[in-house]
Amino acid sequence: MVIAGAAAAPCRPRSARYAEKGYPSYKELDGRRAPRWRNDGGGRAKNLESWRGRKRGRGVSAEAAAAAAVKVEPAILQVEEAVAQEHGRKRRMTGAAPSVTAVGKAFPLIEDAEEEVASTDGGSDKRGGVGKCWRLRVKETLRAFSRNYLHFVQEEQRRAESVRQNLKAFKLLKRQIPGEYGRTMTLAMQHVNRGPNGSNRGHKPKGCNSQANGNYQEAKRASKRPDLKALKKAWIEVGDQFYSRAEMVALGIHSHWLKGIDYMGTEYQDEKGCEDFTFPLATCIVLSGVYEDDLDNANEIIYTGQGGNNLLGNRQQITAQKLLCGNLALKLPFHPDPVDLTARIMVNPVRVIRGHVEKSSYSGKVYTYDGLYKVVGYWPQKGVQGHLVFKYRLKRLEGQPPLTTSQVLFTRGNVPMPIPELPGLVCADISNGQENFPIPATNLVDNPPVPPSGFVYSKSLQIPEHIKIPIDKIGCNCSGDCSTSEHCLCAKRNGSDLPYVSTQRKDANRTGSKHNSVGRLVEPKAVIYECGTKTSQQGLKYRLEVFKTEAKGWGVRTWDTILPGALICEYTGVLRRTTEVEGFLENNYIFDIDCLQTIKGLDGREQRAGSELHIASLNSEHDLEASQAPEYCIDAGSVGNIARFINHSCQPNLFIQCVLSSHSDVKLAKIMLFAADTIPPFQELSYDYGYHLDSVTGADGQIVKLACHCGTPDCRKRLY
Ligand SMILES: C[S@@+](CC[C@H](N)C(=O)[O-])C[C@H]1O[C@@H](n2cnc3c(N)ncnc32)[C@H](O)[C@@H]1O
Repeated sequence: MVIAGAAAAPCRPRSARYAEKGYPSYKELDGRRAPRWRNDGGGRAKNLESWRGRKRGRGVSAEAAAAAAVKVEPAILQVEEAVAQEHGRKRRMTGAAPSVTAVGKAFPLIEDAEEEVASTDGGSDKRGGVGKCWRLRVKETLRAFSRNYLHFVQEEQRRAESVRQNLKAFKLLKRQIPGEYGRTMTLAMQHVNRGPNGSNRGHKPKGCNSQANGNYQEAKRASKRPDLKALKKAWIEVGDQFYSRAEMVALGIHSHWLKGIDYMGTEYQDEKGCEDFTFPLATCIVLSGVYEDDLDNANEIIYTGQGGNNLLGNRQQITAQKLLCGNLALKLPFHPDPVDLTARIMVNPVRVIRGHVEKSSYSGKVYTYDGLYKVVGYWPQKGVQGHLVFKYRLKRLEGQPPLTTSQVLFTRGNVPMPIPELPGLVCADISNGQENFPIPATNLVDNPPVPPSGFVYSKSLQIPEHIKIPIDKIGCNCSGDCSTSEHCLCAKRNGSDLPYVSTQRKDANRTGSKHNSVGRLVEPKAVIYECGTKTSQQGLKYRLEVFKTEAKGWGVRTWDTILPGALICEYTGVLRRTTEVEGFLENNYIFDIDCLQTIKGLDGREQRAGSELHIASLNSEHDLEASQAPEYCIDAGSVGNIARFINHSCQPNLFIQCVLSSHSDVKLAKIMLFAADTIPPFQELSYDYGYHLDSVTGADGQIVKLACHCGTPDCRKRLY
């Protein structure tokens, strides 16, 4: 389709693009020629190394970050201690207590929050050399969690499927061979369905119950892992969302799987920095509408203590609550120590998390952090069911950002809006019916609003006649879902990982409700093998919108919650030899296919996770020495799909993956975009373009610079 106002010819001259309102004007910055998107844009990259460096993964892997965090933790604490002393006030418990558990449990008071945020601005190195703000580390912890979580889901699905197959075979046999032999077979099948230690794995697939269990076990294990422990000092902001209790456990925001009140036990009493507090000390509560006695008036809450509730059944109160553990912890802050009335008791606020039903979340719920509340009253009373319950009145502390829970509901409740009613609609479907969903374009920035133009939408890669794609079918021969096959060739070649196999899951609590497909690839690999034509060619799985941003031109946002590991789309355009595009000075949409460099870890890039798995096999299959520089690129300047509109971010939520499908030539691999995180509705999609700073030179040989407007706390301030 040719977008209204678009020419089928190559894209508009850069000067015209930059004349658009709000577009970053390179000329305004330093008057030099604008660079091309590719590193040799607007001229050549300064050296071969940087020329190769387009779109390389620059982020540090979760493991590396975790390892770094473990190493520097004492330094982090020392720095925080010093800062606090400098400010002439008591250090908050979190940093002062050297215990990692304390780090995870406690949280900063509001005034500390400002200090923390200020110290993390721009990725400064005030964290003992980590060089990352806490929020980025929280993100990385969640990625590590997702990776493990999805492994469990996948394993459980395989196990459940094999039980299903066994049962099917057994039923068939039983029908064919009744009597004594059938009974023997029954016993044999029971054996098959038992776990290795004889535990009864059940005759019916456990489905999500087991997933939930796997999730919990993993979270429990994860929170005990030293690397995650160090990251447990999560920094959260009002409005942050989590997609399961397990995510909050992994981050140390709330360390209970089911209970509402998280608290620090009496073992913390003697820890440094804890002297002014009374233990047990409540740190966080979750409100998820489970207790019929709860009353939630946003800024004021009447919270019911924990215990005595039939949480897994009808959710009614069935016995009296006891003033122990969390209930005691929540009561203590406003009661002076009865033994030593002179003791100073610091009143500690608690974090409040509200849970809401959310179909698109893998747990069926989304949890929103609503800020700090203080317990202002406590009393025991008879609950709705006539049993003793403890009541707590909590008031939201002033001076915090406004509550977002209602906005969250609003956002989710209003997606999708009928496309014709979208504010600023300039095109109802830029794909002109090629994609599974229409992709509307909206423009609330320009006056008059203009649609994206200068390109023809193409869902698939265009291959010119002079480029021959080898056809040596390498995919698997699995019939049906590869995730259930033990012999999937693609999985074997991917180091037991299945590339973005889609599977439907059922939520145990909402019988029969189908959830979004679960992607499998949660971190980039050097290259992955696609399972036949079953995956990438299925088209878009999420509703996306192209929208005009204030400072980055067009961008892409999602209307649906996207789960980590989900395939977003392929980067399409016209396949070209890199030598062909040397003269294209006004093209921001050229993507080098640089898997070889990725595999070999050149340019000082991190070697992508899993690379070592492939190098051996790829060395034998491909002549890695044959080419150092990318030989081919994808030019989406005049022809392309939704991927051409996805902007760069220094803290992206997508990653790039080279994929081999119908052949094994890595120089001609497909370029796919996958979700790195859970991406909530209306969040902009982004990936790291991976430019090296000062790597782009203009035609005059001068270094050209482009300001980055991604707006993330760790922004490098320049794209290149
Ligand atoms: C592949 S295009 C992305 C889509 C583009 N925004 C558009 O309007 O079509 C790449 C160009 O978008 C702009 N861009 C992408 N990310 C940016 C960022 N973080 N800051 C500033 N400009 C950005 C730059 O001009 C870059 O050369």
